[in-house]
Amino acid sequence: MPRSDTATEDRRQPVIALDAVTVRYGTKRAPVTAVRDVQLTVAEGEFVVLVGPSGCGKTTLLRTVAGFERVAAGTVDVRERVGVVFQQPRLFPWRTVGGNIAFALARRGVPRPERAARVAELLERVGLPGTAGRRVWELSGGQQQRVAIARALATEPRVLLMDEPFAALDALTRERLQEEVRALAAASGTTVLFVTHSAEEAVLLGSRVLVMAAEPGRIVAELPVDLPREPPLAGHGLRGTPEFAALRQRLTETMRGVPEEVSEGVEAAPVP
Ligand SMILES: Nc1ncnc2c1ncn2[C@@H]1O[C@H](COP(=O)(O)OP(=O)(O)OP(=O)(O)O)[C@@H](O)[C@H]1O
Repeated sequence: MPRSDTATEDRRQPVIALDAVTVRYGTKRAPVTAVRDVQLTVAEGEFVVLVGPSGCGKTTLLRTVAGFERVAAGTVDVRERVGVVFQQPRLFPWRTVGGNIAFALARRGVPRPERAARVAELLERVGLPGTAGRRVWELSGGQQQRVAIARALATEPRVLLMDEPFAALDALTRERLQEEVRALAAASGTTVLFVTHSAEEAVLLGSRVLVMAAEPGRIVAELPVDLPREPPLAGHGLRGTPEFAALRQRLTETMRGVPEEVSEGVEAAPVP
């Protein structure tokens, strides 16, 4: 019987299924086991957040789901089209904002005459209307990251993989983009796998948080996040609630490796 990484049974169709996945870097003589024997299933429409200390294999797991890494053992089953957003926007500096997004549309096979309208619509969705003709280097870091998100959305992914996408941004821009991404995902039903170092960001965004540990990289605990998200408790409002504070605290303690202090209320379930 396959093992499960979830404490609660989720009957929705899994769109990501990693079974006993091990990824190694380095050479045969000096291998580095980045992640070992990882089980991960993500159901359609879930917003799953990976947290853990530096070097525990979060990026490696994300890259494995994206198909960028070859696994040394185990199987990777990703059923839907994937879009990726990295910590840095990684835009083409020689193209305009619209050109960057149109490039993704072209790769997706969108006919040229349709691209300008799609670019405008995508820029609208990420809060950058009318910027298609701007040069990438004229934009702020936060604006560039929005373009990167628009570019990822251009491929109409059903799964969005985000690797610390807001880490390099100022606090205000980060908060805005967190809310936008959460709202975009909720509205479109997109499945999201999101990497962060921040317990606050994890609880704010995730419907489920998976805690990883290093050496070797593995998932050691999971925390379901069941918070009211309807307005006025969406976004900033949610941060002010005692439930939010309690969950953030529990996650922080779990991340510090003190699971025995997480015994009241919502428990961080250890992963078998
Ligand atoms: N290209 C590579 N070659 C060799 N070792 C690598 C490579 N990429 C990652 N590693 C190693 O694999 C392990 C996991 O790295 P990974 O970047 O996945 O961790 P992470 O949790 O994302 O870290 P951070 O939070 O610092 O970004 C680390 O020990 C790292 O040094």
